[in-house]
Amino acid sequence: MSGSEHPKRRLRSQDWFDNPDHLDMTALYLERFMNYGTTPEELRSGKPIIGIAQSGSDINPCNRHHLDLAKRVRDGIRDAGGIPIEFPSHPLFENCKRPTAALDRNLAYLGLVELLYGYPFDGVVLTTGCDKTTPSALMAASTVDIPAIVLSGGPMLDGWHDGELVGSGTVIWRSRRKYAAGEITKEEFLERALDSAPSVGHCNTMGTASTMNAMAEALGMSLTGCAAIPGAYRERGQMAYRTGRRAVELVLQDIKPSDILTREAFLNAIRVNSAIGGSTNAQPHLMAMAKHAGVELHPEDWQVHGFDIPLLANVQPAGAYLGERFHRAGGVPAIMWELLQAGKLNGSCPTVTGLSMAENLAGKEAIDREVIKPYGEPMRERAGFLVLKGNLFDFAIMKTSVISEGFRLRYLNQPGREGIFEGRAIVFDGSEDYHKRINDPSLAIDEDCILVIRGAGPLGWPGSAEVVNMQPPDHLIQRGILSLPTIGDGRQSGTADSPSILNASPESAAGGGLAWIRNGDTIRIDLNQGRCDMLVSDEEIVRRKAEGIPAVPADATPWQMLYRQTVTQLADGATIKGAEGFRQISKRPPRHNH
Ligand SMILES: CC(C)(O)[C@@H](O)C(=O)O
Repeated sequence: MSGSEHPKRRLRSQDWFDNPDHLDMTALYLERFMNYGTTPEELRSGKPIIGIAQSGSDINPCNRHHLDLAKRVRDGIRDAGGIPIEFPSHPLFENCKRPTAALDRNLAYLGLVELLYGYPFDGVVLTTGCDKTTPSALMAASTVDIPAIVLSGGPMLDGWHDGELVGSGTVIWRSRRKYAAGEITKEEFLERALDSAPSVGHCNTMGTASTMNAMAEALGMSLTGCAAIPGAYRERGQMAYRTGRRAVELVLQDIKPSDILTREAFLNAIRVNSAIGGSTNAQPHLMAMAKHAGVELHPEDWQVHGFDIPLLANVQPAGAYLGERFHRAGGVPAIMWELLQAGKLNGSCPTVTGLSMAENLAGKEAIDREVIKPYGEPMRERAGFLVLKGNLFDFAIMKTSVISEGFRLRYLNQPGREGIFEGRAIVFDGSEDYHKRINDPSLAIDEDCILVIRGAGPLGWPGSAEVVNMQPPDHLIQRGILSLPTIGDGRQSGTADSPSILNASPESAAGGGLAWIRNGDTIRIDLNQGRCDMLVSDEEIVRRKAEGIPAVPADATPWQMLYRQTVTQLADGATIKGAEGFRQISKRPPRHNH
């Protein structure tokens, strides 16, 4: 339906710009927009006012090209009869923000809620890219619940080094192993990493950025095919234009996030995450988005709905290729098409296109079977996340699509003990401790050890850091042992190919079981039973509790203090306690400001 066919209704923005009961306020609201040439006629025309939540800036390089794309968004908004108003959102630069960008996701969420609620927006284009720009934007869109649509920035072009594909992040984790093995020099290490970033865009691997943009598309919150278009392709600008147009139509048709973000949409997203070999960071972010959307998502949903789904995308870190090939092969719609044919996707979910997901996917079969596999001939069967619990934590996940054959054989396929592994715990308090001691000979780390890191969760870090994919000591790498089992209350990069046990909740700093483990304890991992336990008696655990929770750094900024006072655990999405109680707040107009 085109915008002009739809009946007119009074818009939210008219409460600011065309309010006969508050002429003085309308005058105050209108006059300063004139400063950049906007006319009162436009603002009082009753045309939808569409915000463009601009996530690009010099300190958000993955999203920086949105500064240009916004021009095409504006064109689309204007052509569809709307008025664009662009504003900055809080930057989230994953690779650079210390102590971690995770700390800022809730800050960006809070900021965007205030902007969308407190200013005269009828709808919003959410520009996304780097990892947390997507969940923070969708969390805010749900809280406010005005018509919203995601415009992904897209991945960088494929990276090449010496004729070899080098993908964001993944090349760094692989190069540091090569460096530890003495196979490459320091300079080569840097060159390989720098060559992985050849253009505008976010990570070109199926890291957290590509994953979260795929999640937005799987949820029905972006136009079909939006997520995977590389940032530098002309199609990206065309997608920006179409997204701007569609934002206006969404307002005229009054289609809001609450119409789209249902439990079924979230279960679709979980399934898509397994099929793309997506990031483990999708777990807390989808949980957070669901909470703000008022949808009940359970930590077990990852295993119940996601584990049995096969890996279909041959994209790093679980596969071989990068973003350009994935897009050309058909991208997210081709993955969803496979799931739909296999009866593993709910096709009736509504989407921002105004059509159902199944209607969006018609004719979207993959065109490159080297990169997107048929459901019946996957890269790997049963490739979702395992959900584990035990006396070390109540919840943690393990990404099975990245378990290498060597790791599987050594740790998980011992005859008669398939899926069961016992090892000696080597415990690190934060990553400084890990870096200081991992090569310490007195720890005598061998292939029967399990590396444990704590103090890396939302409270401990603070913010929760991507540090659980710990590399074995150099002497093991030199012997060809490239990964040990690892466990932690932090996260790991979506670009990592480590079979870690992650996002353990409750974390050590909250008094979770990881606080009570000691160096040398035996840990038993039983994937068949979904358990992970330290083989330590209850009495001994009680005795250790008297020693107190391992120390974590003090608050360094005011936000760190507020964050720690309010944050939930990773199992619950690391959201702000109580914030999920604020929903659809645009139904209650804010008070005037004078
Ligand atoms: C590569 C990064 C920074 O670790 C992140 O973007 C991810 O994929 O998780």
